[in-house]
Amino acid sequence: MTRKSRNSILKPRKLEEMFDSLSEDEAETEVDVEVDVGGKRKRESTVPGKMEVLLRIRPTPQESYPECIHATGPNSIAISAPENHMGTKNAEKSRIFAFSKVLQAETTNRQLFTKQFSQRVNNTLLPTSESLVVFAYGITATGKTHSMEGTRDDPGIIPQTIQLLFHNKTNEEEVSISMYEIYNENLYDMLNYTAAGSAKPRSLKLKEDGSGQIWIPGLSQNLVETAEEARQTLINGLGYRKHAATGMNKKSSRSHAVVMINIRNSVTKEWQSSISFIDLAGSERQTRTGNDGIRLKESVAINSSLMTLGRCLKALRWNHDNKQRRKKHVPFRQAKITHAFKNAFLGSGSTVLMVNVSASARDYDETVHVLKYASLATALPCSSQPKNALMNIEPAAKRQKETATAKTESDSRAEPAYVSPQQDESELFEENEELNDEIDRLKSELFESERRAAEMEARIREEVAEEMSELLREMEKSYHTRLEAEVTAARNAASAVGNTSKGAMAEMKELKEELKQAELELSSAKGEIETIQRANEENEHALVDSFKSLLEEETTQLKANAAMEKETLELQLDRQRQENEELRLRLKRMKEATRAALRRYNANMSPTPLLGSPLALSNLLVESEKEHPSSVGEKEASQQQDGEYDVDMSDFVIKNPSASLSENENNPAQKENLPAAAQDAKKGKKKKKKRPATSQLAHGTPVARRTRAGRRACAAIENVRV
Ligand SMILES: Nc1ncnc2c1ncn2[C@@H]1O[C@H](COP(=O)(O)OP(=O)(O)OP(=O)(O)O)[C@@H](O)[C@H]1O
Repeated sequence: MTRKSRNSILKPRKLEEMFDSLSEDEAETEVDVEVDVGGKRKRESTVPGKMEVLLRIRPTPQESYPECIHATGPNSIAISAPENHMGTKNAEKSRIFAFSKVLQAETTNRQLFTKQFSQRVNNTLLPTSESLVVFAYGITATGKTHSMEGTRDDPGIIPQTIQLLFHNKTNEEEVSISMYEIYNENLYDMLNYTAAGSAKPRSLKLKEDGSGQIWIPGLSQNLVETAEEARQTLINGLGYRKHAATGMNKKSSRSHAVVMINIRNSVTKEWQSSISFIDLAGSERQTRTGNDGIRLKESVAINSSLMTLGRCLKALRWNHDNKQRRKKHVPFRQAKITHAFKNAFLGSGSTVLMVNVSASARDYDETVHVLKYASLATALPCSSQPKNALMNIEPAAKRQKETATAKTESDSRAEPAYVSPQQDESELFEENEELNDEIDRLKSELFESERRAAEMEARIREEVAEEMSELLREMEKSYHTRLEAEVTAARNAASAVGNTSKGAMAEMKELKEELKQAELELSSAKGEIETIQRANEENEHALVDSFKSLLEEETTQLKANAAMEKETLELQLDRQRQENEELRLRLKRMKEATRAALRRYNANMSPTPLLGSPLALSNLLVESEKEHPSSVGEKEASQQQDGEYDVDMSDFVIKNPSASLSENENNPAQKENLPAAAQDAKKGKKKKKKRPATSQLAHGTPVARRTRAGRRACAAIENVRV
């Protein structure tokens, strides 16, 4: 064993790598036929030999993975690497493999049996009596057991074989059944599982003699007379087979199961043929099955025995392809299953290798390896080995020979026996074979001890991991305990605080409620205010607008009015001015007339003093009026407005007033009759423009009032006053 492979066995995880490296070696040994690979011609192994290689594709379960296998003909398939597949050379992206027959996923067990096995089963009976070996080989969960055993509705190859055998066999033939499983490289009799009086399973050994005969001493053989009896025996035996659920198969076989149906002459009791069904355990990758512990140990045993099968096929193929060269040793003895069926691989009888595959791209890597192995087997030839060399049962002849050898040994103690050259050669061959066996046994032991070391390592790892997780669990537990204590303390403290502040909390709750309510109200009030504000703003705008327009209207109106009024007033003013002017002129004329009258008077020296006589004055006024007719009232009012009416009464005083006064003063009568106005005028010298004098004038003296003219004068004066 190479250093590389030893290391691989020591570390179970490396098994996948071993598997891979082996497959890469196989890729170099492809021969014989050119097939089309991705548009290029490439040599592929498709040579049909005695060994029939059937490819059965199982139906793809409902899953998201696409299919990577499709049939390219009745005898060939193409397998394509999934997109972005790592580690696939471009040339290998799509490969074609040829087989004796490709069975599509729709093929039932009945169709499989009828087309591929019924004739071969019949051939085991008289007169052909050719032994048959059927292997079911493939990765886990691809339908090996389904093909072999089947279901009630679709029985597998084994039950159908029994049915057919019992239907076709002659009375000269009788049938027996043997069953065993190879579990973790130990052989167990499935028809007699435990040793007598013990609960422990009984392990059996394989034996091989110089003639190439291989048998299992002590393996049970149950004679069955009917098909039903055979079926029942089968069911009982298979009940012992080890199964377990893995990440890839709910009921995965953990051992290689062998069912042998042996046919012998009912009279001579000589074995004539046998049919062996070998349901191999499926190869599996630990990364996908998730196996550990016992399952991992089983995986190691399954995979290493399947690797041995691969090596055997490889060596056989090399020997077949290199006939002129020294033959390579085929390591049949390195696994119980290859050793037990060594003769089947060497071409004795009829051998069928049924390769079960899944078309799912998920299984691409494993499927490619399986196809490479299977393609090696397609070219394996048949040989002229004895037909009955496959029965793993102790042959009667061998038993006789052993008895004879024991007798010879006891005789040899008496006298030395003659040894013929042929006998010598035969003994040498047997010795040689025994040595070879010993070498193989030692190799197996080495392999076994390496496997145990690997297991031990795995166990130690497991134990360390378990210890570590125990430690972690304890740490976690103590942490939890501390945490819980702290949480409890915190809770207690919180509840103490909570009790005291319960009232406050309730109050706070109420307040919060109130606050919430107030907030709600506030928000609704805000809303209302906003609505009102908006309405107000709108109203204000409308009011302002209407007020503006009103104002503008009124302003315009007022302006117009003012302008009109101004105009009117200006007109009035003008008229007034005119009138004033006229009055002034009239007054002037009156003054002048008065002066003239006074002058005339003075000049005439009239004995009746004019001054102070209202009658005289009014006469003068009437005269003046007659001369210059006008509306006196209005003009007087206008004069009063203009302040022009304030006539200086001194104008009406005589030129020499002192003289006049003194005259009057000197004349008491006259003095007595002196009108008040004159007296006031006298006083007026002192107090000019004194109203009472004018007023008195206006009211007139009782004398003045007695005449019409006087009254008119008084009224005129009154009007002027007003
Ligand atoms: N051709 C088929 N038709 C219907 N169901 C199938 C077919 N092949 C396989 N199956 C189903 O697939 C599942 C796995 O099949 P099976 O146990 O026979 O695989 P296996 O190759 O023997 O697996 P392992 O190597 O793990 O023992 C089973 O439930 C089986 O019924």
